[in-house]
Amino acid sequence: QSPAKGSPEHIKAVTSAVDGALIKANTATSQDWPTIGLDYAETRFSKLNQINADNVKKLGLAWSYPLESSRGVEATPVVVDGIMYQTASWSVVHAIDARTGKQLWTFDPKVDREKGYKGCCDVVNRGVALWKGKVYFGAYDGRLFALDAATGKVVWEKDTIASKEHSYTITGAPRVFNGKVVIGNGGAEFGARGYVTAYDAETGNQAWRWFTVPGDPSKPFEDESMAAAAKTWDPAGKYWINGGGGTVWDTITFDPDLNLVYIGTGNGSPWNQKIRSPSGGDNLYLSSIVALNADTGKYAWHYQETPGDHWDYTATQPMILADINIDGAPRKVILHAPKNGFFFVIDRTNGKFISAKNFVDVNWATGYDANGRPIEIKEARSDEAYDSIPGPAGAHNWHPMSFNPQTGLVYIPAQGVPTNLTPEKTFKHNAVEPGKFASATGWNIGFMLNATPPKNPAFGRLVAWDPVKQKEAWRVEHVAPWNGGTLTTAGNLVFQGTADGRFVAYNATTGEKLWESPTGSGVVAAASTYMLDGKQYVSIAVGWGGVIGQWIRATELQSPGTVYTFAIDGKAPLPAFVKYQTEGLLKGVKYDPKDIPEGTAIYVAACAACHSVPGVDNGGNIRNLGYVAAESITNLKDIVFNGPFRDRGMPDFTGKLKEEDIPKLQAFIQGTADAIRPK
Ligand SMILES: O=C(O)c1cc(C(=O)O)c2c(n1)C(=O)C(=O)c1cc(C(=O)O)[nH]c1-2
Ligand SMILES: [Ca+2]
Repeated sequence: QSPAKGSPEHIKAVTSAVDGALIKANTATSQDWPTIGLDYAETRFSKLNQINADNVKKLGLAWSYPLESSRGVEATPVVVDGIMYQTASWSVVHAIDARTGKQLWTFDPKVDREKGYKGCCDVVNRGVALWKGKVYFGAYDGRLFALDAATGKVVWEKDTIASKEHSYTITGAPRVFNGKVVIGNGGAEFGARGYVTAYDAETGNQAWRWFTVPGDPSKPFEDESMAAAAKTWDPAGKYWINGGGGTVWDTITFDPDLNLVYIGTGNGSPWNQKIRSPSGGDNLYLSSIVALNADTGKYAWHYQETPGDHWDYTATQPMILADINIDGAPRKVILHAPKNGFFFVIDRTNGKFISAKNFVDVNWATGYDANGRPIEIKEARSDEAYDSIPGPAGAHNWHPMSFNPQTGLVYIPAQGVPTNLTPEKTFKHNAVEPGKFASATGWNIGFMLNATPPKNPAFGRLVAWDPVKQKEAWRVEHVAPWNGGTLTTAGNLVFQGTADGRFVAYNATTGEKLWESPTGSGVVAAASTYMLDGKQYVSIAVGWGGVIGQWIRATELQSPGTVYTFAIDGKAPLPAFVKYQTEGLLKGVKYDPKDIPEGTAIYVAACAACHSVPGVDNGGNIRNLGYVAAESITNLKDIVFNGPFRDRGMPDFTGKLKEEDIPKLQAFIQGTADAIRPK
């Protein structure tokens, strides 16, 4: 007799079977969704077609599940044989019965809620990896966990942080293959040196580590790839103090055919190359795709998408492995749409450039030459303020794209978040403090507090891109940037959640909208789909947040994190939605206008990272202080000191701010609200 569905014995049996063979076999059927990207190729293309362009209008809610989180939710639901694993903010893991939406277990790694400021971009997590009865995930504070998939009990945990001098976090999902679990780290907005580490999946013992950028050149290099890279950096910039950057904070892709791991590396630290490496240079291996031997972690090849990064142009965006015909010949390629706005096709056997074409307007390069070098526009490296397009939020951020081999199209969550970059005159290495955003940029950033606001419009767009023709096939304009990742299916569908709180199905060939459901909050994650008892389901985890979602929102609804699962003729009622609380523009806090200049400086250093500029927007998932009740600002002292809201992520500023700073902050916050109040 087989154990009851959802019992620990059943979960153990089901998840113990998850290994490379299962992931490959599932690629042929798409019954389950065993890794965040569906398969090793990360196509996010499901072969299921029970739900299709003809019947998708009958889609209804099958169940919803509360994630009990109020910050960003970025993970794709992973599903095997009716068991779903999902992460929420603060790296909390949920095991859910995928038939009913009932909770099986949860695990909270208990990340210190006061340490939210250690990362740039919200206390998010992009999901789990499943392997032989264990669930792997990274906690925001840098610990890697292996949990018993049946019970949620810890099997092992490992601190992955190489140096406590830098501000490392984990937001990405681990990648598991051949008994190894690989994870990277975030932190290059605060000074960090990127690396990836492989651990033995059974024991947690370290198998290998590869740094992405060279360390202090007066010390021995870790390997030949670091010695080679150091030649492309100017030691006058003392880049190693600030880590150099190149963090691997999202994509880690395994290629079973070539036994390679592809990592996407991040931006430089500091961003501003004139500080980091004053005489220029490519600064390897920033903003690159790097292939490593999967067994040893040894460098195999690299392709650098943005040589000498200057604009936070990370290459960490999810990759898709595809075998496609180019000029009549089959090629093994990587498809990639990094922040810098170009769509890349790279030969993954050797890292050779095949083609690149901009998928949005860009103003830093006119294109790529035959050798795969960008043809830069000179002003993009000028010493003047510059509206870089794309801005540091990227033309495409971490929100996963998908590739449908039937249409031949890649579905990219593209965007424009205009940002002005003005060189910072007073850069200090490693000035990481609570609330100080991007202390390792070397720019004054125009969406924060800066005299130079950007002039270009913001946009959000679903782009269907033909990677062979390097050409857009169709597009859908959204109301705002920062929309969800995409899922595509053999039912000729593309699913995407939106910043304004909808989950939408489009015709994959034409882009025609076929169906939508409200989601009660902006969506940033990507959906997954699976088959259970002969019935196809589509699941999306909703929770507004991530770097842009911390500061702005595009719907008046801001419901807590929820997993929604849809099926044909689903009849479950949507849960009650929650409206964003705003007290209107702040009024009535007493202040002395003479305190505003000093208050501005303190606010920039201590508050702006999370609370943005008062009155800029009325807030994302962290309250904008221009739109709170006057008492909150009048009683600011009681909130800033002794940490009463620690559990919500508000650090205790005792010893970091002084009592006499409080009236200055009040002057800045109320003064800004008064300045923008319509006359
Ligand atoms: O340089 C880094 O180490 C790093 C880390 C992260 C992160 O870990 O979330 C992001 C970024 N950079 C980044 O540039 C970025 O735009 C970004 C967006 C998000 C997000 O989750 O919304 N994370 C990150
Ligand atoms: Ca970054």
